Amino acid sequence: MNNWKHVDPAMAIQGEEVLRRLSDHGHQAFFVGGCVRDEMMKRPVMDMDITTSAKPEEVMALFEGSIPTGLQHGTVTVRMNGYHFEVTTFRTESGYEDFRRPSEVHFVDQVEEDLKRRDFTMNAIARDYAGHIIDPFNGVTDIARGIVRSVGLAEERFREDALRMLRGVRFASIFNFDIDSLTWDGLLAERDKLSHIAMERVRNEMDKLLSGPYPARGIGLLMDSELLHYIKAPVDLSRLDRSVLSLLDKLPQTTEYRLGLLLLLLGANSADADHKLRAWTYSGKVKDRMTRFLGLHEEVMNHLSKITKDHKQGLRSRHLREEWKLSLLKHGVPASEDWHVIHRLLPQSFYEMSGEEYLLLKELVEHAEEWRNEMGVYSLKELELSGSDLLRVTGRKGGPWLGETMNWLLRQVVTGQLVNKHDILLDAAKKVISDEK
Ligand SMILES: Nc1ccn([C@@H]2O[C@H](COP(=O)(O)OP(=O)(O)OP(=O)(O)O)[C@@H](O)[C@H]2O)c(=O)n1
Repeated sequence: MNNWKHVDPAMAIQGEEVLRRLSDHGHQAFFVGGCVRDEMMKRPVMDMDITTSAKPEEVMALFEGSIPTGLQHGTVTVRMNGYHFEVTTFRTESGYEDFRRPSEVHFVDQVEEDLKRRDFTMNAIARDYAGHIIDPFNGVTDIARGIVRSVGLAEERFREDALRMLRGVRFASIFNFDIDSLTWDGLLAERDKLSHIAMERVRNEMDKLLSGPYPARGIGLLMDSELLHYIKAPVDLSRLDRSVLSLLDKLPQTTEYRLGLLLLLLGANSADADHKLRAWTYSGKVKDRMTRFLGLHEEVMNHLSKITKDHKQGLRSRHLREEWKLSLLKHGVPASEDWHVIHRLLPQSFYEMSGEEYLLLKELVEHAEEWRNEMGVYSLKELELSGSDLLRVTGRKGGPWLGETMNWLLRQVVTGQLVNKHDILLDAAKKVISDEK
């Protein structure tokens, strides 16, 4: 059949082969969930989930090499010519004592029963091999109207898995949908249950929201609902200025830029960013990048105020340029890129600074890239003189003097006082060493 338009055609062929084999053996089988929703919305489909009347052991028997991913919940991962499909037996769920997962799962014979346990109407649509749609909760209409609506009673769906509240906000954000009013009321009534949800799952939703096309909408909904008060590492969004939220949508679509701006808007600082981001289960890489970005931001702000205080108009640009380059050595090029992309967008009202400082900031934003490129070298490794060269030529023993001298040379090269040539660096190094003696 392969009438999927937003799926890798080879994956669709293999997925349909799974459906065909199941139905040849007397089972019902459908595509379901995100793939059906995204195809309808003309969005790229990344994976295809399948729901079937076949029991997990029947699925395992039909597909050689399949993996029993979550047998107790009825899920088997079927491998088909290099593609993987999660195949789950029609089921109902009950006993959600922990607001996270069902304690009991019952396999059922009707796909409609299975669709009933799903979170939102747009995710409760099944599609068969021929492309026919089964849509008992009018998900197709809700998609067309742009509405996030829970299947049945919102309170029940959210008590079954409290993460669904954040999923609802995430869907409203990335699709720019409205949340149906009863679903919203249910969310407000059950929001405290979010405290039972692991931060990894919360962060995963936040990352998807932040890297989508309309993060400002999502953050606005989080502010309205106060959902983040109830997570394990609570965040107070009440201080956020809604008028600058729209800037989030203007940044390139990556979690890091948006997170960086959000941290700035929340008044975060480099000293406690690591600790806070750890509580959010962010990776070492993200923590490091955000801490450096905030560190650079703080340093630049200090420089602006110092330069306007200490230097006359005509000398300010030169100092600004030097300080920028030295800051880059400390915080790294990626931090400078983050800083530049974000500060290019921020309006004057964001900054609490004098007009003079703001003029200097504008100048930095204008020249940030040019000055960065001018540096030529960004680390000790790139100097034409190494620490071991220096030890050998001077015949001295290693010690703090070596690092100090090498870093001094790097600063001299970066600020244009010395040319990065072996002999020039060596002469300059010998001179400072003998001056210090
Ligand atoms: N808390 C959840 C998570 C998932 N589902 C159901 O399981 C399907 C598959 O879930 P998942 O793959 O996590 O999400 P998708 O809806 O496919 O969307 P995305 O991949 O964007 O998260 C969903 O469509 C929905 O029908 C649910 O009812 N409740």
